[in-house]
Amino acid sequence: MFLTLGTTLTSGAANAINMGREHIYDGLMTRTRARPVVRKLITPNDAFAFAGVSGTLGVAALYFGVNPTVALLGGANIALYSGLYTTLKRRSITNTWVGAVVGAVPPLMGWAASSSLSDPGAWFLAGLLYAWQFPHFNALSYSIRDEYRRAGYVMTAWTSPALNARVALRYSIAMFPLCIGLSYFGVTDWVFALDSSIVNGWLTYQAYKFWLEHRNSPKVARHNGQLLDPNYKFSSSSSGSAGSGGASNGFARKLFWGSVIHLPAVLVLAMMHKKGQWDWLFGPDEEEAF
Ligand SMILES: CC(C)=CCC/C(C)=C/CC/C(C)=C/COP(=O)(O)OP(=O)(O)O
Repeated sequence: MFLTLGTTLTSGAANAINMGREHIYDGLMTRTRARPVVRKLITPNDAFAFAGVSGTLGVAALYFGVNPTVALLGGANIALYSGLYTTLKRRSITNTWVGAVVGAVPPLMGWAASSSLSDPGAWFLAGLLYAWQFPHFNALSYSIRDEYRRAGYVMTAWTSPALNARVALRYSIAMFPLCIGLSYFGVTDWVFALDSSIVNGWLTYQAYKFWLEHRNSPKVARHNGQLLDPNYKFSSSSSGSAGSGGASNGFARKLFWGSVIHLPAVLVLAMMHKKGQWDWLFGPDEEEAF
């Protein structure tokens, strides 16, 4: 209970600081313009005050109700998200790699609540959450790349659509060995290695189509968002057929929705195939029985 409460409160704090810091740019994007600070329902200082209370209560709940390691991870993740990641979003495409670490920390917190982080299984689980964010976010940000660019966010989706698609494909493929690693290190049984590969294969196929569509797209800007060709013509809308990569959003949308289905599917399979889950029915492995 304290783990869920503390993680929710620390996550709420991180999001509140992010919204307090980005309200001007959030107002420039369709996806984020309905947020409370943008609509002036609350001020940025209200958001920061909320974050202070929520973050303090969250870290305290994790420290006293769970353990100091989990509290440290929760507190550090607030700083990583609302400090480093939020700042980098407007400076460099490396923001996405930092943001992926933020998304990978909650499973580590869950693991550290009951087991040691020296178990490789913890890192394979966090690695899975890290990797998943690339097909998910790169597909999402490609569909709305012009909004990101106009709001001043330096995202691979518009600076280099080819790299954006390549990275999405690369991390989709990485999810095969990450899932197999969960079987190898005894987090799940070996059936998970098989059925997770079917789901990973499906996502990788979507990522492959996305990559095929964009692999020859020109690089538009440097990593810091500086335009390589000042006369480069951007599309006037963020949807439809013409964009920074000169291609439609068809495969980006498919990959995005594929990733939305993929993560719960893989996690449900991992729970179903948790090591020892079916021992009551089939009995323990012979090796373990002796
Ligand atoms: C325990 C703890 C502190 C957990 C933190 C969980 C958390 C906030 C994960 C967010 C991961 C992430 C990079 C989201 C994108 O943010 P964005 O800024 O790109 O999203 P936006 O464009 O919607 O603002």
